Amino acid sequence: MAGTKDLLMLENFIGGQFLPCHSYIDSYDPSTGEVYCKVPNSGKDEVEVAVEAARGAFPGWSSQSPEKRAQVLNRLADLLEQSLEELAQAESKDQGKTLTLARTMDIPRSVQNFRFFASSILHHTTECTHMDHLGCLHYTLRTPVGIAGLISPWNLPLYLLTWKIAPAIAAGNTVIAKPSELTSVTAWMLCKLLDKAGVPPGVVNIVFGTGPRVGEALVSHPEVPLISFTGSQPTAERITQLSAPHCKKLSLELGGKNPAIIFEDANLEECIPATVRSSFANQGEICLCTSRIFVQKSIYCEFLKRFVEATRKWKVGIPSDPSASMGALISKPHLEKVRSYVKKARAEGAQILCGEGVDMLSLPPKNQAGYFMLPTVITDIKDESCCMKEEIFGPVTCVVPFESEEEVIKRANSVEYGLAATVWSSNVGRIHRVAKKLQSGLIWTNCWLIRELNLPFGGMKHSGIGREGAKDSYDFFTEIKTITVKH
Ligand SMILES: NC(=O)C1=CN([C@@H]2O[C@H](COP(=O)(O)OP(=O)(O)OC[C@H]3O[C@@H](n4cnc5c(N)ncnc54)[C@H](O)[C@@H]3O)[C@@H](O)[C@H]2O)C=CC1
Ligand SMILES: N/C(=C\C=C\C(=O)O)C(=O)O
Repeated sequence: MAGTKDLLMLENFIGGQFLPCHSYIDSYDPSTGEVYCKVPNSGKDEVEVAVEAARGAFPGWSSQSPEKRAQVLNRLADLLEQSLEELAQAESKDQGKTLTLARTMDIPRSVQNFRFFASSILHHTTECTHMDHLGCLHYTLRTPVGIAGLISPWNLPLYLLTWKIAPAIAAGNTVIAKPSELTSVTAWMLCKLLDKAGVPPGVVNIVFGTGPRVGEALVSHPEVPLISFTGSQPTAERITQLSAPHCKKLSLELGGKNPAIIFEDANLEECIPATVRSSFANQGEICLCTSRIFVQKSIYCEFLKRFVEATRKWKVGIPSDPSASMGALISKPHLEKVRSYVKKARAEGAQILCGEGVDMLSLPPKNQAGYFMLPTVITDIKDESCCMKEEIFGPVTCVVPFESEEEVIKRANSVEYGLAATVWSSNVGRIHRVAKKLQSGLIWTNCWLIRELNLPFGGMKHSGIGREGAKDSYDFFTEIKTITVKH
């Protein structure tokens, strides 16, 4: 292929084999804006081959014991852990995030995902009741669904792909996964470890390509009864439309417009660094990131001053820079989308206290075409502004004052999303009271992103349908039956 001599060429992984594709998509290094990889531009034909492989592998894999499947998942976790550095380097180059974050969050969590579900699959229980007067015993039984369709996004590529693959295969399903075309490399690297881990051919199949082309072929395939999706609401709507005629099980993990609520009795020494991190981690490209900060009026000025100071220390740098807190955004279109929100805020008369259009960003010459943006803090903005209502999914956060608990709960709940929130106060009664009233699926109090994988993860309202976690993912990736035995 012309001009591809130095490029990383990915291939689909189907039936335990790497298969070339008829055409390819350019994939960019976000820190330089240069094409460095070619991703298969798969379509219906590739999905058909993957379905055949997944169908063929299902009887053998689903009949393995949970213990046997757990052994395979643990071996895969070990192999991933042994390749941590290589995977971290690849993830950072592919997604634009700092190498430090890939090393300390993305890849370790990918390892944990396999170990966690290898353990949890051994501990599920079912239900049983007795009708002695009728001589009947009733019990429930869970069995794997079949071929699971998994579609994952570009912000936490391996972390979220494995968060779906692990529970799906632990429960005995076979899978066809489609990572984002923007970040396909670590999924491709995962495929290289499957055989050595003892994953039989056809159990895990990965088809690369765009959403509309290969994603829709997967979503609308009649032999794929289940779709687990993480990404944007518009795409979730499309997936819902396409899957409806087939009555498929859907898990939709979507976006957020997550509030941080900071009361006057908050510990600002802890709250400020944590809220800088929750606003700008991974370039603000995490569905759980804070993008609305409500500060009680009595401490608003002090908070704002210290928060802007701390934000200016959140260093934007090339991803390999160990001192960088933030790398490049995922793509040029996404960078322009995020920048457009700051422009709209400025046009509405809001104040941009730091970042985009205020401070200077200096980068080495070879990175000046990269998709970099400074962490940006907006104030004097109305709740009705698009910056306070819509998911920006970038390093932009808005800070506004509030007076009362009742007021801030109403304002925090006044958006379409309901995914995550943080509440900062030293009054434990208030913490519980506010958490109960917030329309969010996840509420962290006096902390952020401490993850308990055993408990439900997900949001309400336009943040999605369904939950993920030990029991929630098991329930999603299995069908339940109630069996009655008359004796
Ligand atoms: N909540 C979250 O975790 C994420 C939210 N987003 C939001 O979505 C916006 C757009 O980002 P995208 O990467 O375009 O998200 P997206 O939702 O379009 O992509 C997510 C995944 O869905 C696939 N996909 C896209 N269209 C599809 C279709 N018609 N059928 C089947 N699969 C399809 C993509 O190829 C990718 O694998 C972002 O600016 C951000 O606001 C993006 C990524 C993650
Ligand atoms: N779904 C997302 C993050 C999940 C984090 C976790 O499970 O710990 C996202 O950013 O889209």
